[in-house]
Amino acid sequence: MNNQFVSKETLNSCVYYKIEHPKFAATISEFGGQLLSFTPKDNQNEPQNLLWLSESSPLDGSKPIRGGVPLCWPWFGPAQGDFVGEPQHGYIRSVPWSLINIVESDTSVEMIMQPNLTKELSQSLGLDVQVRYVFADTISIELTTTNTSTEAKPLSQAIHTYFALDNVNDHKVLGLNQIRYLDKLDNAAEVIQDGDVVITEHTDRVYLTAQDKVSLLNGNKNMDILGQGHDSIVVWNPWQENAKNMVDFDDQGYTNMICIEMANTQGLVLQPQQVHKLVQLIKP
Ligand SMILES: O=P(O)(O)OC[C@H]1O[C@@H](O)[C@H](O)[C@@H](O)[C@@H]1O
Repeated sequence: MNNQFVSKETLNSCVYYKIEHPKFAATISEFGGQLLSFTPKDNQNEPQNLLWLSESSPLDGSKPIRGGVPLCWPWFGPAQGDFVGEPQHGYIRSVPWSLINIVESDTSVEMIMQPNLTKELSQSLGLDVQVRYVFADTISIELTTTNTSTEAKPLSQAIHTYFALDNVNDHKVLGLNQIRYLDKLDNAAEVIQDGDVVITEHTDRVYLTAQDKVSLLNGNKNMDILGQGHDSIVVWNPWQENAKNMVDFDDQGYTNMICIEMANTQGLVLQPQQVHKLVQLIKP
């Protein structure tokens, strides 16, 4: 590779892109096309990775990577209908990705990647996908889906970001007050959020909102999380017991993370040739 800021590296059978820019550092795993870390360098604050990555997650392609930003596509959660039995959260977090393009500048790095799905699978899905990352003093993640078939196709998906928290006992998600959510831990019962979201136990909720912003208060640091092209915002933390039961989730990891995911869970359908963009923009 002949780029100023991006290099391809291998560490213990994990192939990844290392981005070292004067203004930020980031890593993207080739497996899953998955952003693993992003650290702004702003001279004022101690550099801090904004993303959580489980230390006990294998990074060798043997299973999806637990942390960073998994991309869930073309469904979110368990497979449904014709696809029952296929992997939870779809295919693309479990295959290697190809790098299609890089554009570097003094202020940003843009990378476009595509999952290496077999021709048969792509044809049977009738959908095509690529991701466009733009790193600057913000992170933009844009997942673009095209219906390449001649039939309408259902699509569900998520940008499943694991945000790093200094301490789960000192955080708040702002902007979801009075929003209706489905509680996945109570048979998808509908509940109205009362006040800010503060996680104190196992939490798995699908907020039914296409609003374009929530904020994460992590101690005294505020981060805005903006979205486009979604119909839901998912909030997840497995808490102590479930973290322990997942071999790839550090036992204490639940004290330092929260997933806030821009998602489509409510029956999005793409018409033939229709192009859909799901975007998450993270502004520390
Ligand atoms: O263990 P996985 O497949 O990565 O999923 C993690 C979690 O992802 C969340 O987005 C889902 O709402 C949860 O139900 C799920 O448990």
